[in-house]
Amino acid sequence: MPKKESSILIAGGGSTYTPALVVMLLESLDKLPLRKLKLYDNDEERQKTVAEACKIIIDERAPGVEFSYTTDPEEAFTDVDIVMAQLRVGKYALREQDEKIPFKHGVVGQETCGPGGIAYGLRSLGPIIELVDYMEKYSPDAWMLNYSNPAAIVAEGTRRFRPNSRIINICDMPVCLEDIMARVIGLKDRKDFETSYFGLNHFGWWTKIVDHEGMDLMPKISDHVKRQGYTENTQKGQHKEESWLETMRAAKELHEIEPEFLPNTYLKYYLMADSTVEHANKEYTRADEIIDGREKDVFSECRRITENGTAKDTSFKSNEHASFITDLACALTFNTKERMILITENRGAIANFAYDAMVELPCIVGKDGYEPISMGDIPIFEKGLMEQQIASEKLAVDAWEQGSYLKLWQSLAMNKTVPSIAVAKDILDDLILANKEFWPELK
Ligand SMILES: NC(=O)c1ccc[n+]([C@@H]2O[C@H](COP(=O)([O-])OP(=O)(O)OC[C@H]3O[C@@H](n4cnc5c(N)ncnc54)[C@H](O)[C@@H]3O)[C@@H](O)[C@H]2O)c1
Ligand SMILES: O=P(O)(O)OC[C@H]1O[C@H](O[C@H]2[C@H](O)[C@@H](O)[C@@H](O)O[C@@H]2CO)[C@H](O)[C@@H](O)[C@@H]1O
Ligand SMILES: [Mn+2]
Repeated sequence: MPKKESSILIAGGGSTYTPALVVMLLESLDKLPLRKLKLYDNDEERQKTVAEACKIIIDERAPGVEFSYTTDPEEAFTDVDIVMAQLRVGKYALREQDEKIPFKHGVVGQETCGPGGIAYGLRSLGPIIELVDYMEKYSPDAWMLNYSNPAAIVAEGTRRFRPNSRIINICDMPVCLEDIMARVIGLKDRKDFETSYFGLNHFGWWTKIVDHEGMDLMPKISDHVKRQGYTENTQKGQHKEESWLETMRAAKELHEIEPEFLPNTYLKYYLMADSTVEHANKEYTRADEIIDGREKDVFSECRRITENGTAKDTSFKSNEHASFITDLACALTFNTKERMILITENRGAIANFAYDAMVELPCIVGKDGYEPISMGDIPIFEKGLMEQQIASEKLAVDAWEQGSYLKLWQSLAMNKTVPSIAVAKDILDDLILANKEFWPELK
């Protein structure tokens, strides 16, 4: 019986992640055969630059795959099995505001955490729900694998407003860190062990890591993190920029405050907010680094490929980001029952945490979707932190749904990164001005 050939749509085709994802999909045709690959974006020029390069890559490596790109939703979403969504609503210009406005008020400025993440969330909710509606209208049996951030707030929004939709919200930070954990103890990669993990998106901990013979690997990994965080003594896989290295080093302190578990690096923005603000370059943030780095590099490589008419010497290569979403597509298509960390409605999987919270847990994935693994009770330290954070996230979605200034003020004031209601209000008023093209009117 020949394997099913899938039709995949990348929504946010102009994304800096699209070329590496296309390369990954072409390298994975044996386990995920494709008949069709489409790109969709609402920025025609941006997408065209990426798409024309991808067309050459596909023509050279897999001419049998039908490729097209469009800004028309009906053309994009018709006859699709899997939608891989990676929108950045407001693009990097607004990410820069998300980061610089909080810093102006002495608060952590970050893409998905704190006030920046809340602002980003209010931009993203409408467009992601719009993608879900397009999928349900034109390809109702398809699955949407959503990378679009901020995944925590987007996930709360799709749970609340599209509860029966076939969307799975995902994050590649856990797999990135698991690959680092594997390498620092001499294993090939994260698939050499099985992990237990709990938290919210960008706000979680590993509780157990065992190899396939059941041997506990936590002590060895913990010793490494106690010495040097998640930094590695090789160049392989290591994020090159200093800002990422600083993040990897911070895991050392995050592990001291919770020595029983291993931390997700994002906890530093909540538990080390003071040093994060102190060390930040508030005039040149992560958004600037990417505008001058990844975004510039990806688009110049796309233009180079198109000018040369060949991608035979391209620098584009697959990565963890691409491998994770491809594995997820395989699990859904071929019922592989792979264990993967996903963002899922809790429904008692964490016994002493809100039933309707969107949490991040290991799940078993098959053709009918996914089942979270039960984690039982979590300790009071993590539970308390998560309750404050989930309240901030839920209030942000309330604010978007109700057009409520007060609820958004409460969401900011609730967030562990914000010191007072006065600072929350000052940040909010600046964010309203920066986001007037994207947010609902707040009263
Ligand atoms: N979940 C994760 O762990 C994870 C990991 C990496 C990246 N991401 C997310 O992936 C997304 C893409 O990142 P990037 O750096 O490639 O961004 P990017 O700005 O390079 O690309 C995003 C694309 O989305 C398009 N877009 C924006 N709004 C749209 C809309 N309403 N309809 C259709 N298209 C729209 C833009 O035009 C752009 O081409 C971001 O949300 C980023 O945070 C998530
Ligand atoms: O600052 P950025 O845009 O470089 O990264 C922000 C994203 O960071 C995480 O994704 C990492 C991923 O974990 C790692 O494996 C590798 O692929 O780099 C990615 C992007 O640098 C995080 O999970 C995302 O939500 C962030 O958007
Ligand atoms: Mn993430």
